[in-house]
Amino acid sequence: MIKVEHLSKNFGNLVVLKNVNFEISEGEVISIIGPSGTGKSTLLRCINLLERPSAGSISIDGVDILDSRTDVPKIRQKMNMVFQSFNLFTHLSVIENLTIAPIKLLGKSKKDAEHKALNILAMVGLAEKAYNYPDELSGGQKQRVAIARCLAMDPEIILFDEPTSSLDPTMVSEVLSVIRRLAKEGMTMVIVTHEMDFARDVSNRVMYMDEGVIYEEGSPEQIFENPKKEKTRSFINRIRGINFHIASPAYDLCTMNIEIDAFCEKQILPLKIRRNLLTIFQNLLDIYSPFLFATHLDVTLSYSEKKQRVELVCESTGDISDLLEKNSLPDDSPLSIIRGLTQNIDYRRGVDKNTLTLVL
Ligand SMILES: Nc1ncnc2c1ncn2[C@@H]1O[C@H](COP(=O)(O)OP(=O)(O)OP(=O)(O)O)[C@@H](O)[C@H]1O
Repeated sequence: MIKVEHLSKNFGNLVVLKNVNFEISEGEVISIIGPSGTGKSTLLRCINLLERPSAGSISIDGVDILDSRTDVPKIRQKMNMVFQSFNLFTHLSVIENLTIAPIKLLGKSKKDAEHKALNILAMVGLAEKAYNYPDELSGGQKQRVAIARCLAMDPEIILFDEPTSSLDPTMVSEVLSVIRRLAKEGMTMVIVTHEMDFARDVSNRVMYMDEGVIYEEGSPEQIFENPKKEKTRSFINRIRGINFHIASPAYDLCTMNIEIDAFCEKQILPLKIRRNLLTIFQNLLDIYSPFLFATHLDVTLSYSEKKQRVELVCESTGDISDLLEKNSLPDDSPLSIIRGLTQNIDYRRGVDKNTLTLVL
């Protein structure tokens, strides 16, 4: 149905997509997951012709959509997109949002378009909001209207660009349940999402993107339970953990300790590990403190059930000397204390990022 071959996209010197290749068949639900800034949204925007690829080809049912003779509105009708920020017309009522394109682009009568719009609104649970304006709706309701507007065009494929990212957590499930229902009905969908549980249970196939390429793809079981490649594994482990972004020496250790405690409780980690983690964290911050005026520190704490191990990954920016190079230190120095409580420590200096990994 969709075939993407050797797709690349640059923004000036920034290479965002590098030789991306994949095919999607009718009825498939594909989730695209991966770290921020790896080109997931750009990939969807290229498929929907909102961005012009720098190289490669995209075809739908054998038709090359990058050909200059392509009827772009027709392609967008066939392959409609739902955005993170809803993109509703705020000056139009809900029902007008749903009927404007079918009337103007598909040539439907107002009566037919409204009849269909009301049916779709009932399907997404918003029939009683048909004559309200978007500003009178909650975020979750706005996103359901955006999905309904998409459906009003009878698309064959729907592209979702992080449909729940701008929603209050309480509203995420109402939107996901509409997408789940579409999946059950056999709609072909490509979903960029940070909702891992959702990606896992709604998709037939998961693509893990990293640094502009589809680094690994497979069934949800394979990607989430048994990823084959290192970066996928570390991403999956990381998302099972918690992250602290520390941007100044005035960090709130108390709150961090409470979160670490809650994490340990959730993962049912032994009390000893809990205590060791808190000690390690305190000493790590002592080590990094002198640098925190000039650098940022991201600490990710994760637990891999399979390997039965806790991992702390500290990523810092800026030029920090090798934190592990001092070999002879007093026993009570922060580094000695950390060494005594960990199985393994590794420090890597990169061009724009330094990574310290501790395994307990
Ligand atoms: N129009 C643009 N002009 C310049 N750079 C852009 C443009 N759109 C995206 N980028 C850059 O391309 C890179 C990939 O962005 P993209 O939004 O595709 O990533 P993503 O994987 O979807 O990230 P996230 O999960 O945070 O949404 C980023 O570095 C971003 O700043």
